[in-house]
Amino acid sequence: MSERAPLPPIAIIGTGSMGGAILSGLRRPVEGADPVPVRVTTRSEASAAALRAEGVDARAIEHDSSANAWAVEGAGVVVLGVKPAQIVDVLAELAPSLDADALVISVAAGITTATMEAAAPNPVVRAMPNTPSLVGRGVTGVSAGSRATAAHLTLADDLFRLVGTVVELPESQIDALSTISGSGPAYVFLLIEEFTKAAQAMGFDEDVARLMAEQTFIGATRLLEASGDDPEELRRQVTSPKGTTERAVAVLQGAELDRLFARAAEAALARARELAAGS
Ligand SMILES: NC(=O)C1=CN([C@@H]2O[C@H](COP(=O)(O)OP(=O)(O)OC[C@H]3O[C@@H](n4cnc5c(N)ncnc54)[C@H](OP(=O)(O)O)[C@@H]3O)[C@@H](O)[C@H]2O)C=CC1
Ligand SMILES: O=C(O)[C@@H]1CCC=N1
Repeated sequence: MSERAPLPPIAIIGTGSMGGAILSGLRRPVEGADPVPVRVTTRSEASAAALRAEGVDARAIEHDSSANAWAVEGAGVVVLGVKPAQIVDVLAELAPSLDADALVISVAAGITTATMEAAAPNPVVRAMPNTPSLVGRGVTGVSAGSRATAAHLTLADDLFRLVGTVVELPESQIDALSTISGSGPAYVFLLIEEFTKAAQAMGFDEDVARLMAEQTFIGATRLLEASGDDPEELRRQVTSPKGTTERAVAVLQGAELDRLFARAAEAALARARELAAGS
């Protein structure tokens, strides 16, 4: 993440949670490297104005119906950060304005490269990032479409490496990756919410409950990273034989936490297939 490969001008079409996270990585200053020229668009003028206030070259289609065409003019990479249901229409609308060799990268859940290839003649890469990209700790899966060359895939890798770790994988696995790392931050935040509620039920004020829950998650993940140990070993170190943790872990395992996570991932996968089918 410290070095930046030279990137061509980039357009981000749809700069909300995910597009904005990618934008933040592109804008992070890198010593000795020129800033990457980036143009971005949003639907509403309010969102574009907020980005412009941060120094971003942003336009809104609400204010300027040619904003998306403006953004892709001269861009070597066009990132589609709109909702899955909008991808085909937005891409078809953009097609006449795209440079012939511009790489189109979609981050939309469920939408296949074949679907995108039918909407525009350009090479496409499908990517599935996650929101920790905002702090440079994302995980992004990438798959090349049939027209994308090895150089296109490298370009996509270089872009997403700016915001974290990249995993290249066959497209048949990208929905499955989405159920783990794409949606995963939501599972973690849900656990922290529930952990906080459990602390409140023990009589702690909300502030103290949040502090305990959040700092325990942050501390545990830092320990995992710093130690290099398996989570199972780190759990064993907390779980004294015949101690208190042992009882709590038995309750969680008794509730079939493993099956619950498998069911959650299956539900996300089923939804990705619905999105692919256009529903
Ligand atoms: N959120 C996540 O964790 C992840 C999301 N994704 C994918 O990212 C995509 C976006 O999701 P997310 O960022 O959560 O959604 P958001 O609603 O936060 O962002 C969507 C953005 O698209 C803009 N927009 C809507 N219509 C247009 C248009 N016609 N032209 C240009 N911009 C437009 C919106 O503008 P405005 O702000 O004005 O409404 C907004 O900036 C989805 O396809 C999703 O599957 C992938 C991985 C993770
Ligand atoms: O919930 C969604 O559909 C998107 C894709 C993965 C994370 N957020």
